[in-house]
Amino acid sequence: MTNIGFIGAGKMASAIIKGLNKDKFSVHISGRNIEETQKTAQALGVNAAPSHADLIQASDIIVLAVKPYVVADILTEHKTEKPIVSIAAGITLADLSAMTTDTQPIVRIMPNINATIQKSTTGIVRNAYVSDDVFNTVKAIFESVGSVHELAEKDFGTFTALAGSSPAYIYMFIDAMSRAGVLHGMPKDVSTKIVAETVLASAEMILKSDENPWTLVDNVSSPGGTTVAGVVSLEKNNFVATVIDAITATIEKNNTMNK
Ligand SMILES: NC(=O)C1=CN([C@@H]2O[C@H](COP(=O)(O)OP(=O)(O)OC[C@H]3O[C@@H](n4cnc5c(N)ncnc54)[C@H](O)[C@@H]3O)[C@@H](O)[C@H]2O)C=CC1
Ligand SMILES: O=C(O)[C@@H]1CCC=N1
Repeated sequence: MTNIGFIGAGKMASAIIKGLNKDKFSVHISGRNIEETQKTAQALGVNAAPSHADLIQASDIIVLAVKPYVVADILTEHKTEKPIVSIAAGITLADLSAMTTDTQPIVRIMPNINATIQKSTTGIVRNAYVSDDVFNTVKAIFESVGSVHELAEKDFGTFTALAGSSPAYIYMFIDAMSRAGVLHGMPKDVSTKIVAETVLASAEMILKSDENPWTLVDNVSSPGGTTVAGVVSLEKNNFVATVIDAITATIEKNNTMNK
């Protein structure tokens, strides 16, 4: 049984812990406040550690699941030779090394909120001090809440935009579509369900067919029909450039998070 300790038990840690196979992993959490941590531990069916030091002592692998600005404080105060996993946006392996030691085993992860339903799309990269065994265990943790993509660290910012943050943009798109349904007389809950089902199936089409997305757009667009009128309207309003700008803004923010 591998002992996994989560420092910080908020939205992401809770989502990941819910999906973890408790027959394979014994989970410990520590937070800012012991009463809160005990309540969360009880709700998740895991162990509450009285302090970060106790958690580090009890764990084989330590996952930092706190906001990025808290990471440095924790790593400065608590030294360990055990492998550290960070899910914090914008904090690089080099940043984490600078906060620990030159030889600290460190894995950098970017999951997404879909871990809540075991459908995270997760990025992973390790430094030179992480053994294959530890790397495979960390991969297994995140494979239990979705798919895992091994990446070069230079691509982490892009991955953060395309997978880590993008659920928010996709929710915005779904909400905008369903609001249009409301404008045209449909109840919000009905139109949201219709749009969400259509987004889900359209994404499945892209994954299952060999076609590129623009060919699929053409397949829906009948000559002189309804779809092409909407496609032209989206383009008049800079849909593609607007989306690309949002992804670029996300990457730029990622690159300056720890500066
Ligand atoms: N929310 C998301 O969709 C994603 C978040 N992330 C990353 O995950 C990390 C956590 O984010 P969330 O779970 O969304 O935030 P959250 O705010 O839900 O959770 C953070 C937790 O850390 C606790 N905390 C604060 N200071 C602490 C300390 N000194 N010691 C121990 N615990 C402390 C807070 O009480 C809270 O429970 C962030 O670094 C973020 O960049 C990564 C991918 C997706
Ligand atoms: O907004 C953030 O910084 C985090 C990282 C990816 C999703 N949420």
